[in-house]
Amino acid sequence: MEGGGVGDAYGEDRATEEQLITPWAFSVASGYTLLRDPRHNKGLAFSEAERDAHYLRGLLPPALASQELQEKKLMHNLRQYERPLHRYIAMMDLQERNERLFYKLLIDNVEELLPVVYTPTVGEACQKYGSIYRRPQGLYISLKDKGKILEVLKNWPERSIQVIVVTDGERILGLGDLGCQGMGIPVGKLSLYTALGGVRPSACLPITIDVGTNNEALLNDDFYIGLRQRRATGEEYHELVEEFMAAVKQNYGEKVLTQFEDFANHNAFDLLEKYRESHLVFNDDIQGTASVVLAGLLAALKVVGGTLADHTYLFLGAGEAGTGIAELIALEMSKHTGSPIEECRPKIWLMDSRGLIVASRKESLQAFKKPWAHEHGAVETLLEAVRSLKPTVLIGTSGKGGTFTKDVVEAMASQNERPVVFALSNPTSHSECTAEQAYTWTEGRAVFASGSPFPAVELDGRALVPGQSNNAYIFPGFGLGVVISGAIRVRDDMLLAASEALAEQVTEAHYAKGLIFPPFTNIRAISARIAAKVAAKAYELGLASRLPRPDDLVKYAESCMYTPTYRSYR
Ligand SMILES: NC(=O)C1=CN([C@@H]2O[C@H](COP(=O)(O)OP(=O)(O)OC[C@H]3O[C@@H](n4cnc5c(N)ncnc54)[C@H](OP(=O)(O)O)[C@@H]3O)[C@@H](O)[C@H]2O)C=CC1
Ligand SMILES: CC(=O)C(=O)O
Ligand SMILES: [Mg+2]
Repeated sequence: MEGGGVGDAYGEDRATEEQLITPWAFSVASGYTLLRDPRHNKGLAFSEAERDAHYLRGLLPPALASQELQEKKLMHNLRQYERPLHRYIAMMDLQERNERLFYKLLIDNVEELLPVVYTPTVGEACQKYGSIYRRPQGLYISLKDKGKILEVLKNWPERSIQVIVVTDGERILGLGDLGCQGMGIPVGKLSLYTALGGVRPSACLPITIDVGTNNEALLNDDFYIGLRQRRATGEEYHELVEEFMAAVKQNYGEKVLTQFEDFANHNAFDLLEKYRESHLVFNDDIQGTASVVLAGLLAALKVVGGTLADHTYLFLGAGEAGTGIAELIALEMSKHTGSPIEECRPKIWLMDSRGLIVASRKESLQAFKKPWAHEHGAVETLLEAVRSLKPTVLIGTSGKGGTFTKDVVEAMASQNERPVVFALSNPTSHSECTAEQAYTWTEGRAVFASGSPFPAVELDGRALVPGQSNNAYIFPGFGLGVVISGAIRVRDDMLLAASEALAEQVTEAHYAKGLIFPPFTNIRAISARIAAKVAAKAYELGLASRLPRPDDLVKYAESCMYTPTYRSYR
């Protein structure tokens, strides 16, 4: 190959493919580098003085544009895309280009953009992650890194990490095993930690542990970004996770919160059990979901009447979400009635892919299902179960769309004046039923919430507004509470505190509209209140290490929250 570019001092252009070169980078963000540093870039909002001081003259067109104007332009541009995936890509590009503007958009337009950066669109993005991949986001730890995970963590540019969201990609939403492409989930969840919970972006670390995938389509996809092998299991899997957990503690200390996300249930429960006493860990699918659904139920009681213990619950889906929610309901019931938890569980029934979980199946059940194996004859279908058990609350956590059929919902409506129906599976295509179905099949009497958002439904001249029962209401505030108190362990009482804090935010005006969750528009104030209650519980339990305890925890939480307005540079 002949020559390189003019002034090719380091030989990057001149080098042949076989020659090694050094990837030089500048260490001070100034001029051209500043414009390409997403954390500091302000685009056309750099002032004249900043353009002088930071060698930006000529690198930008002359016009100045405020952050508000930039926001207006970007929202206008985003709305031009008809396909949600294109909006997602545009948002990811913005995050890579100008972080503060990305968060300003997300915070100011949360109801509009949540479905773009989160469920449902993030699901499609993960399925197509290889094809839409541009620049790496987050940290990838694969089987190839065994023995070197601490070094890999040290490659991450930030030191003071407060929250890690980690997945192994085996159960991405209701979409199954997406292997390494599950990275979209930790990235999305952490963007909500910042936008909804105010945790600094630089303190957030998304991680994907790649142990392979059993998804044949991905293994045969030229664009797949992960290890091209079937999943490691057993000792090989657990050794890698163990090394990861040890490295996290060694590198970041005791107070980094590790959130397990979208692991398959055959690992999720064991990992939570194994690390809950030695690390600051939280499983969002088991615990975060439980906390948000309990909040929704506490609020729903105001509409349907009675106490938690007066109701009968039936779950379709007995995995992480289903059994996690069931256990927290039973715990709250037990606290309120003073009865042992074992006596509260019989009010709650769960079904899995083989039918109702009953005592005669106990021997063959996975450990997390056993507490729910009550005495009852075998029941195969959901309709039969609804007719036989007469639940007042029906909760879908099956990951299977359309399973709340017309017959099932009508049976709920015939047995209850105000049937509570939660279709929690994500993304939208996997929801057990739609909001429209729930309302039409119950003549508008259902108290309905779903995991992914549905628009309001017009029925007989009434606007019925469905709630979004998604752990996104809980984990950002919960994590903030953990961070501001310096809690070193997560306890169930902290989850109950989060549920109560969220349920308290539902006002009479919300109830009047049929809402059992407050709108997301006000989520930062809600998160601050959740954080305050969670922190208060951590102090009460002696688990908080940030001392002395601030008197006003709500004010303190608010004061700790990241705001995305541009800063001025000297
Ligand atoms: N709204 C929210 O905030 C959240 C929603 N979710 C959603 O919940 C869903 C489930 O997640 P998770 O609990 O972690 O998954 P799991 O894989 O742990 O559990 C799924 C459960 O559903 C059962 N199931 C599957 N198909 C059927 C069927 N046709 N009829 C009855 N039961 C069935 C499975 O049965 P078996 O055990 O026999 O295999 C299993 O018990 C996902 O779609 C996820 O997106 C999860 C977390 C939070
Ligand atoms: C919301 C969520 O955590 C899930 O669907 O897995
Ligand atoms: Mg999840």
